[in-house]
Amino acid sequence: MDLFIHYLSMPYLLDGVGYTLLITVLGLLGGLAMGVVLAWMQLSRFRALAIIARGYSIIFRGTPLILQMVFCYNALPLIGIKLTAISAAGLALALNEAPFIAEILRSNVIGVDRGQISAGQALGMTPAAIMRRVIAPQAIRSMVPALGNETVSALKNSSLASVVAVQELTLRSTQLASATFDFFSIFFASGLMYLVLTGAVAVIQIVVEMLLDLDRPPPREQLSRFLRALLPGRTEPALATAGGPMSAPTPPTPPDVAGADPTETATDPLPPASSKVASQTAHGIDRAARAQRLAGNVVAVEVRGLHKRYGAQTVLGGVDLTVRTGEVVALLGPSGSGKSTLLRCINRLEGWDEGSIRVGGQLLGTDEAGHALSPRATAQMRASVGVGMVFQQFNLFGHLSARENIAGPLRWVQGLSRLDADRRAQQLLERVGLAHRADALPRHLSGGQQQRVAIARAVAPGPSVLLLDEPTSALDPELVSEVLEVIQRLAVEEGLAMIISTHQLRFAGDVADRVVFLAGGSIVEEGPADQVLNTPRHPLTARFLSKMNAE
Ligand SMILES: Nc1ncnc2c1ncn2[C@@H]1O[C@H](COP(=O)(O)OP(=O)(O)OP(=O)(O)O)[C@@H](O)[C@H]1O
Repeated sequence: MDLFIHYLSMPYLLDGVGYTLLITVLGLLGGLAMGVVLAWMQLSRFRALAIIARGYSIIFRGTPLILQMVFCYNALPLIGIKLTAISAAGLALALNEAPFIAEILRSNVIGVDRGQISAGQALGMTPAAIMRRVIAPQAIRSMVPALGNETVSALKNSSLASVVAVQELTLRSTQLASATFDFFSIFFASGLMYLVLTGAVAVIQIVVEMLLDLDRPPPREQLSRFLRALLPGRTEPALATAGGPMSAPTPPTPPDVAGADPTETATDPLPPASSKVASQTAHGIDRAARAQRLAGNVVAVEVRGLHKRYGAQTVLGGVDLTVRTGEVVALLGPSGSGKSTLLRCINRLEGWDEGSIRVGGQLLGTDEAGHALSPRATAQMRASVGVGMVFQQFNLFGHLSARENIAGPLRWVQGLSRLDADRRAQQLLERVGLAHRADALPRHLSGGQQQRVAIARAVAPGPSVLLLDEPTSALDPELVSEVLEVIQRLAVEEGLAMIISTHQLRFAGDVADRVVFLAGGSIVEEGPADQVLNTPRHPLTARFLSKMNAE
């Protein structure tokens, strides 16, 4: 036992631990840097880069690290690269770690919900901003366990550096044992040293995971809980309500039970479903007056001869559509008729094969000659022409609170200060009746609440055109009306051009100025909402409406 303790504190072995750590750090940092490049190459649009990265992975994952160490130390000098034993071992470990780390990075990046990326694009975020603000924060959270494993494996693999005579822990233990024949105590002591190192990695991993845990209460709340535990007699400690103005009215009920949230009902500023707003637009005379006014407005969206194919399938076969400022157009049609594709083309989330689309008089995503602009230029154009989009699946940024989902893009794209962005976000959350849930993460909100936040986010930059892609189809029936009311209110108050793909006929009748019926990728009928919905002229429209009414 004395010998064992003696070896544990022996400077000769402790120096070996230092070399072990040095090679591990060199290998991990180098591997991380190369891994980022390899992952980027594999995700690149350029096939050649992806193929080179794959080739590298196959070679360095498929050959033993010990050979790579010997190669770096003995073969590189033949081409004029002479490295010290430590540098050669560090380089070999980095070359070996890189493809594994690249795979971790790549799989976590592609694991981020594509819908959130579409939402970022629709908000006018550049690819770099989407990577930094949406993908990286979520990917980093999910890759921590795998990176922890990789660190432990690099630490153990560093022992192979002994083949190029690096004086790391394993080599020194072996040398010491050969000299003293005290194998048991020495290897037990060095084994314990490795355990301490890998244990430290495990602790660091746990701490990092805890710090990145989105469900972890903020530090002030943690302190408050701690104080409460210390002072069991006090039910209302001083810090219990110190979460800022937004946390004060948070209701005690579970966050995802929207209908049971008493605060929401109390603060919801929206009118009931059959409000004055709806009945005004439902009167023929109002509609006629409104139609006359709208006819004089400038054109907000102009689609001409739009053709879109997916492989051999023609999804849009020559669509022409003009929408004026302030006009609300409901896009109806059977499933697969091309409604979502048309909306995604309008803000250039999809490219197309023929035709042109102008938003606010400007071509979006192409120059006047029809050449596609870079993703970055397209993003900037989306933001400048002002076209917002609301998605069927909400597509809120999962790692950000409701307020930050709205305020973040205002800072990153529109360049607002934090204060102004937060103020605007707060105003919009109040308008959609969710001010009291500003600090909630999307996963703690009901579907209807998430969609209301998504609507607030889309209108936050003040777009001139709002596209809504079946905004209620992913909602439970009891949550549909709360979202429809928000949209109805926007339609009346904001003066936006709105194109709404929907299966809600009653809602289309209440809110839309015009109904456009799409079938098989073509507009087969369009006209004033009451006319198309009450007296359809085309048999396909009539059949669709009667089927929908029967459901
Ligand atoms: N990325 C894609 N790749 C291949 N085909 C696609 C793609 N996106 C859509 N499609 C096809 O295009 C057609 C139109 O799809 P789209 O989503 O626009 O229809 P929709 O009218 O919005 O339908 P729904 O009401 O069910 O949402 C469908 O046949 C669909 O399978």
